[in-house]
Amino acid sequence: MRYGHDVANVRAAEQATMARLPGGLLMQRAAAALAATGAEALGRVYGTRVVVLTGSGANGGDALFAAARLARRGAGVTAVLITPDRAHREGLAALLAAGGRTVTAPDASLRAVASADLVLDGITGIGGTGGLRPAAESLAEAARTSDAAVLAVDLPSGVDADTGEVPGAAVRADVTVTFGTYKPALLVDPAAELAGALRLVDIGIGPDLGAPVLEALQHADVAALLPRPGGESDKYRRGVVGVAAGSARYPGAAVLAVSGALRAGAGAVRYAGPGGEAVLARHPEVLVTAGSPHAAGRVQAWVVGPGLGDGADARTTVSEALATDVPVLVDADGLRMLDPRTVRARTAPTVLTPHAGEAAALLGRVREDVEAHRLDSVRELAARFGATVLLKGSTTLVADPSGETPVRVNATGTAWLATAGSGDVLSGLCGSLLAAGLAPRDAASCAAYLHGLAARLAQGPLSAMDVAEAVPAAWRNAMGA
Ligand SMILES: NC(=O)C1=CN([C@@H]2O[C@H](COP(=O)(O)OP(=O)(O)OC[C@H]3O[C@@H](n4cnc5c(N)ncnc54)[C@H](O)[C@@H]3O)[C@@H](O)[C@H]2O)[C@@H](O)CC1
Ligand SMILES: [K+]
Repeated sequence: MRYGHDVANVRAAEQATMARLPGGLLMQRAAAALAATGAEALGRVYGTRVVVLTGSGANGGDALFAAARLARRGAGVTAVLITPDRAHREGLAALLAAGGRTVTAPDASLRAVASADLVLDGITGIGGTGGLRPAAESLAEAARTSDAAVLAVDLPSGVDADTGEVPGAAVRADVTVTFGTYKPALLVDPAAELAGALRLVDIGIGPDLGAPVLEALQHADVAALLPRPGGESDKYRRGVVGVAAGSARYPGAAVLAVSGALRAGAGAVRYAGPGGEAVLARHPEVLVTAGSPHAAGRVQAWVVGPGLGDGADARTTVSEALATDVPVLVDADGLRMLDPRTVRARTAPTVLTPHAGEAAALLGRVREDVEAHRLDSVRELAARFGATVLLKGSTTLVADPSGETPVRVNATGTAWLATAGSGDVLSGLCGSLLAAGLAPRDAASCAAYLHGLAARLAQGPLSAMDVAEAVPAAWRNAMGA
């Protein structure tokens, strides 16, 4: 598991660790790791040009000490002092002693950045608030357009560490070296997208860290959570999932949701709705009924919503599914028919899987607002509906209604998943895992993981059916088989 901790937690852990260690040791550990990563990016250190963007806090201190190490190995280092009278005193002294120089004039600073081989971004770390100030903004832009590798210290400056929001201008890094633990901004978009490759460095604060606010599953976590059929398995033990999706107008959604469900290990899939013929043509193993969920027979979880349209039948379908006492996943058209009171009153779990546009409609906001505040949006939706919410996107998030468990963030996604019908496959996948008995948060986060991994394994331009077909390979890959 990859964990993300908020700033308050990181600061408390740093204080507790520092109290046991000689002064300055944490910063030296951070600087050593930064210098090593910088040297790796440069290939050969001697004779290269390194520029340090230096803010007024300890983030700038890390960067200056790292730059001093590179200067001692023969790099020509220039520190751009954004607030010259407030630069980290000891860090600056170390750099000057190692032969580095400083610039403060805006023109000279921009020229230095433009001709650099490596830029160390030490403007702000976890102490940054409110996006970059104008002086720093032009430096960040110069770093972006130069040929230099950009190495962010702890976080790309300008992002909000706790939320992953990007309130104004920010640095775009090729690599971010972060200390002690991941910060939410490194895992959640839009900030995560600015961080480049991530490198986590152990500086010794681990034992003092409290509970994480974020978790990202890794292969081993998914392997431990996915169900494995045993000798005693029959179809009900493996889970029977009901799919109420598709309509005369959108039969394809039924086929795709069923495809996802079949490939996530369901013991059987029952389909209820007008798309039975299309489903059977592709998947003869499915038990179909033309009626509503009531008529479908026993299931252990329902997937309802994809391609239902918005007619009266669709409403009946959604309310019948919600009236059952098994887990229900609501997606797509089904999300437009949700009443928070009905969902909150359910005794079995409910999982909602909106994309940003659907989440915005549920929250009464605009899409851009949800995209800018993803963490906040997913938490608010989960609380409002008393449901587990999977907010789709480049960094998919899963939040539980209690608000007490860390939000799960999925890192396997790829831009190729932004293709029609891929969400229907995800619904089916997640429904199958719910039917198998996984807790809603585990089902949703494992489904997102497999879905993203399947798209990666399928490689390149792909259709939603390609994603479904690659799920067994993703499953084997996650299981290490
Ligand atoms: N406390 C410690 O022991 C350690 C701290 N570390 C580093 O220290 C950082 C945190 O240091 P600080 O708490 O000093 O905070 P930062 O260095 O992140 O930034 C705070 C400073 O930047 C200014 N500032 C805030 N927002 C700004 C903006 N948008 N534009 C320009 N300036 C802005 C503030 O006035 C303040 O002086 C971490 O991110 C990490 O890099 C590491 O050295 C590890 C050890
Ligand atoms: K930084």
